[in-house]
Amino acid sequence: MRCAAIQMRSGIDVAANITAMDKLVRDAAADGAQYIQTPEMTGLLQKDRKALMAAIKPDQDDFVLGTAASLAKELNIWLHIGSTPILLEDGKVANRAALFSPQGIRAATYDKIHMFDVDLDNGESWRESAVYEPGEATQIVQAGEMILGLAICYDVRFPNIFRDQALAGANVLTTPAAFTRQTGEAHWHVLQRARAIENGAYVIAAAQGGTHEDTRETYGHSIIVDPWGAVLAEKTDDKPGYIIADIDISKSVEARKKIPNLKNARPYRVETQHTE
Ligand SMILES: O=C(O)CNC(=O)[C@H](CS)NC(=O)CCC(=O)C(=O)O
Repeated sequence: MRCAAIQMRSGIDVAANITAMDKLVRDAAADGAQYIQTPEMTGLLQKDRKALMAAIKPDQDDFVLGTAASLAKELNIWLHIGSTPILLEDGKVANRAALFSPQGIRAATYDKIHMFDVDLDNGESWRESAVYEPGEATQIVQAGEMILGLAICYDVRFPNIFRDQALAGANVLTTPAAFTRQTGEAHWHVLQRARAIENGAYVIAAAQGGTHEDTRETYGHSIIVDPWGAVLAEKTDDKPGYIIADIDISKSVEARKKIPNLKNARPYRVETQHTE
């Protein structure tokens, strides 16, 4: 199955972001992609809370999700919105991913579980939990021959989610992202490849990249990793575009046969040693 990841530089104007997404999705579909993933916060990258709240809509009225449903149907593809901000009933916001089938039907919805509440040593300070309501369930879903595990960005640092998805049957893990430039340079490739290797699964990660209208800088480097940890495709910069690769699910079966660590896992205790 041909799979693509769209790299974007989403700004503060939802309509402009949708136009950018639409073009790149059409380009990747014309290149044969049957599954296309967009990055975290496809529809809006807006640091200013007031402006964010003024621009977002409830799920059923959201323009990105509406556009994605009709694009998926028109192009006959699986379209995975890596995430977009969605207004919830209590006035909070979900960092929400959604998968649409080639019939334009919503196949899965996932709200990011882990909030990026982090102070970086370059002075950047992030408090995702001040605005966003975390999700409480991880999701896996069949898409053609693939069984996708859904996750978002900072979730990639919590390996148990992916282990649980793999044990539940997932063979393609997804980590759409808006990684900071600083943490991306230090950790991005290792994290994505480690999740693939330790679970014998593909990893597809569409990324935001570059300097955005809201002034933040993201790392880019959208990537597709195979179940043996090899990088099948990588956007080696932070510019908008797409990457594409052929995914063969039997490679996941093969990797898990070579290294059966999912089967070899054992329960254990943690014992703390006290030395005088
Ligand atoms: O807040 C928004 O507008 C959109 N959300 C994000 O950009 C999120 C939360 S602030 N970013 C990350 O999770 C970066 C993780 C990361 O960079 C790392 O784990 O190193």
